[in-house]
Amino acid sequence: MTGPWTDWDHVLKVDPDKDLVDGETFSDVCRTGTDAIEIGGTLDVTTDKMQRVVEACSRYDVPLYQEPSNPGVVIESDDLDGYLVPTVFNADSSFWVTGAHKEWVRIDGPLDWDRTTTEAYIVLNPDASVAELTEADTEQAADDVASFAAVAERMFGQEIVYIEYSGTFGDPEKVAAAQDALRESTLFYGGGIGDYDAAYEMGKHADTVVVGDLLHDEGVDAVRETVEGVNDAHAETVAE
Ligand SMILES: CC(C)=CCC/C(C)=C/CC/C(C)=C/CC/C(C)=C/COP(=O)(O)OP(=O)(O)O
Ligand SMILES: O=P(O)(O)OC[C@@H](O)CO
Ligand SMILES: [Mg+2]
Repeated sequence: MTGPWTDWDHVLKVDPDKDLVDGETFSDVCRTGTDAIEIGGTLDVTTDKMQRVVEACSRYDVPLYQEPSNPGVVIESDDLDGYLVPTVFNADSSFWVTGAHKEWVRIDGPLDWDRTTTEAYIVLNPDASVAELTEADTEQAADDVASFAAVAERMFGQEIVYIEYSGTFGDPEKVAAAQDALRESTLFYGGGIGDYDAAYEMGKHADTVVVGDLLHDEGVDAVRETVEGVNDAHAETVAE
């Protein structure tokens, strides 16, 4: 398990359907100190909107990944480092686990397999669009979350396990439980990271902290603080 994400402390998720803060540019976005940019959102994403963000970020050094919410928004671009494709482990329907993926391969395959990796999502905020869309069973105790994480890694070989609280700050105990259950997979945490302290707290448990709405709501300076928060947490964890 040697994907570049094993070195990522922080990921910035840009929603192509949302604006940047007034006066900020993608040049600013690419210079927040984040380790990678994921481009994706659940609602109202189109290939045109995707393309615009990829083009705007392509001149900078930061790795760029598309996170498609359905096969219809996937774009082919040499500017992308790859595709991080969700599979929702606690979705109600198998469509969001393997069905959409099967359709993608049937229609567009063979894929660019070397640049395509799945993220094993465990969706825990019932109010998020992603939970509503996938009808995720978000009532999961810490031991359920830990068990999903172990299943994702040991049975399904997932390199990335993603605890998703999109829109709200999650339960650090559940993130810690997932981390305890994992041996090698990279644990992503995303949801409600709004400042240094929140990033620091989740950085104590997750390998990679994902920041989304903050970019669109508060801007790049606020994002830069979250980069510092997770980096400090990780520096201390290594020293301990
Ligand atoms: C097979 C392909 C190419 C795609 C299917 C991939 C799957 C299973 C998607 C289902 C889960 C999903 C919609 C993921 C999108 C990424 C995500 C969670 C973005 C955050 O979304 P929200 O923050 O909930 O939505 P908005 O910000 O758009 O309201
Ligand atoms: O937008 P926020 O709440 O930061 O969540 C980030 C990410 O996990 C969404 O998929
Ligand atoms: Mg969102």
